[in-house]
Amino acid sequence: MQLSGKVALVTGAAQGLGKGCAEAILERGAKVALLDTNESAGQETAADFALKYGADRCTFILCDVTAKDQLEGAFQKVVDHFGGLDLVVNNAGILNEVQWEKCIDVNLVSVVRGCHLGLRYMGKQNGGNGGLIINMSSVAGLYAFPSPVYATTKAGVVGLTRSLGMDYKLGRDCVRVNALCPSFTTTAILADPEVPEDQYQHMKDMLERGGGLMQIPDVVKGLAKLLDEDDKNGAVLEVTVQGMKYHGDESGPWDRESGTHQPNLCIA
Ligand SMILES: NC(=O)C1=CN([C@@H]2O[C@H](COP(=O)(O)OP(=O)(O)OC[C@H]3O[C@@H](n4cnc5c(N)ncnc54)[C@H](O)[C@@H]3O)[C@@H](O)[C@H]2O)C=CC1
Ligand SMILES: CC/C=C\CC(=O)/C=C/C=C\C=C\C=C\[C@@H](O)[C@@H](O)C/C=C\CCC(=O)O
Repeated sequence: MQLSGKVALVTGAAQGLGKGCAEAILERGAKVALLDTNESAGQETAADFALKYGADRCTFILCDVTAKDQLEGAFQKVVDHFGGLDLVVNNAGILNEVQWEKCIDVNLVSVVRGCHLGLRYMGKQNGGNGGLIINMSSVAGLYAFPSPVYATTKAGVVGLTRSLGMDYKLGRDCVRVNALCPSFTTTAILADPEVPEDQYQHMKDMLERGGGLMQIPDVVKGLAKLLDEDDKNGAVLEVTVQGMKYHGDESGPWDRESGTHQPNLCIA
């Protein structure tokens, strides 16, 4: 996707992977709205980006993605502020097995809502210009992971992405939907997962056996791949210390020849 002059919205963009994705999108020439509940970090990030990329190319919007009205309001603000919308990165996420309903709300319900809003504002059937949605899942959505609710939310994001990417509307919306599934990456989420002790110990073991930590730029390379590959729709990109690969292109029982992914019928 050519991003020069385009408009992006990134949730959970005050820090971590969301911030890294937002900066990569700015580097490619787009304008970016950073949504987050962390107002001080969000404002600081927006101020840094404004210095580097221009004050007219970045804005911070205080938004709790689990609050339906706030998320809807934020999408409207982005369109009002920048005059359109071309790219949505549904990135905000937490790991909290204790407040597990909140984990589902942040990691899955809000991503469903973010996809619906992306289709509402970018879908050609609704007067938009088409676009791209990238959902932040995790390797935990592909393989067993010792925090079951977190893993469920991330597997849900994979299913949502694949199914929206089937393009069952036959390309009329011209909005592609893809997912990124990183492994353990050094961000604040690692420092403070709210999980029982046995889950934490198991995670440490997995981290060691999986080859250790990635850094934010490693995951941003995955985002760049999804931005570059305009033929991908419903694709799920696994990003680990071992490298990147598309995951699970098997077709299922209904169409063993061609796979479930539809060709991208309409490149925005
Ligand atoms: N760091 C890792 O090892 C991995 C992270 N992920 C996923 O990447 C995404 C980003 O996480 P990280 O950057 O690692 O963590 P992080 O904790 O550094 O960043 C998460 C951001 O989301 C924001 N946020 C949390 N709840 C929110 C809400 N209700 N509304 C708006 N913003 C909210 C936080 O304020 C924070 O700025 C998450 O979806 C996470 O599950 C996926 C795989 C691996
Ligand atoms: C296979 C699962 C892939 C990704 C995991 C994921 O999506 C989210 C994980 C969130 C929290 C994990 C916490 C794990 C903590 C322990 O393993 C610690 O040993 C972490 C170690 C170092 C962190 C220090 C740092 O931030 O540099």
